[in-house]
Amino acid sequence: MAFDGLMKGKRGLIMGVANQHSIAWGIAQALHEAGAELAFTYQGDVFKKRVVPLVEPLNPALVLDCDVTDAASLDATFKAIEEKWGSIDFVVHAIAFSDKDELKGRYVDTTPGNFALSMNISCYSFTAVAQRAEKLMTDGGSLVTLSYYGAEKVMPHYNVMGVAKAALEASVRYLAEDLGKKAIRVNSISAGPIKTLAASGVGDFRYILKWNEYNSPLRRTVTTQEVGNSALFLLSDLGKAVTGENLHVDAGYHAIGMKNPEAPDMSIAKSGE
Ligand SMILES: NC(=O)c1ccc[n+]([C@@H]2O[C@H](COP(=O)([O-])OP(=O)(O)OC[C@H]3O[C@@H](n4cnc5c(N)ncnc54)[C@H](O)[C@@H]3O)[C@@H](O)[C@H]2O)c1
Repeated sequence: MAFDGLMKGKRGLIMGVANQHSIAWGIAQALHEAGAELAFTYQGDVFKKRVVPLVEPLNPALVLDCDVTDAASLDATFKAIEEKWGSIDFVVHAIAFSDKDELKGRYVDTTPGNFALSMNISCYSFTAVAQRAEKLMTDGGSLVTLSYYGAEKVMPHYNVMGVAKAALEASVRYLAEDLGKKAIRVNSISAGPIKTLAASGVGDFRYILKWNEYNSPLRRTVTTQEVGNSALFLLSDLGKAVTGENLHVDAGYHAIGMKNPEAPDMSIAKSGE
């Protein structure tokens, strides 16, 4: 699907590409095809090796190391963007983390250390990014982050990440109010489950994928390209009147209240059918 020229003249930062399976990569491809000029951040040397060659064909203006737990690293990222472009039109925040050991079992057993870490990386970092982006969005702008339905309803194993995503979705609304006066829009995409590096940390993830495939109205899961096209809507002028929104890109799963009677038994799905 091509939206030639939709993003022509727009420049933005993509945070959160780890590899070709990343949701941020699907978003980057959609933006590139629509004519946007892109900068990227990756998390440390481990990801550098994979991310730098991956993004190369999109002719990135900058590819920077940025750890969102480090304020100096965030400052350096936005300083480099200011020096390169002077201003910025959009930022994509596709970053989350929690200790794998706490993405199984009971939420009630969450430790204070991992609660704080998960909240910092998966929620606060979006506000930290917005603080810095605001200064460079001199002609308005659009910020998009990624959430999941586990923010709204209990999902197996999602635990502290569900709490962090609920806080993230609330921050989207507060940021939308604060920044709206400057024509800066702030939205989240609640994506259906997709097999990525981050998702592999969630217990029984294959089962979650199958459940969504059997029970979503479209009877399938979603792709990173489809999330990318929805992000394109929010980041472009097509979404100019949309802010404070949580857009579900989940094949309709959020609209469903009960198992599809025709869906196979869960134990069959769990064994990998
Ligand atoms: N995959 C899914 O099923 C799904 C569904 C809904 C929402 N999401 C969300 O989408 C976003 C992207 O995840 P993904 O599934 O594409 O997985 P991914 O593993 O490809 O991306 C996660 C990214 O977070 C980055 N990250 C983690 N800690 C960081 C830190 N301290 N500093 C900088 N970067 C850091 C990683 O480097 C990685 O690039 C996340 O917010 C995730 O919660 C994923």
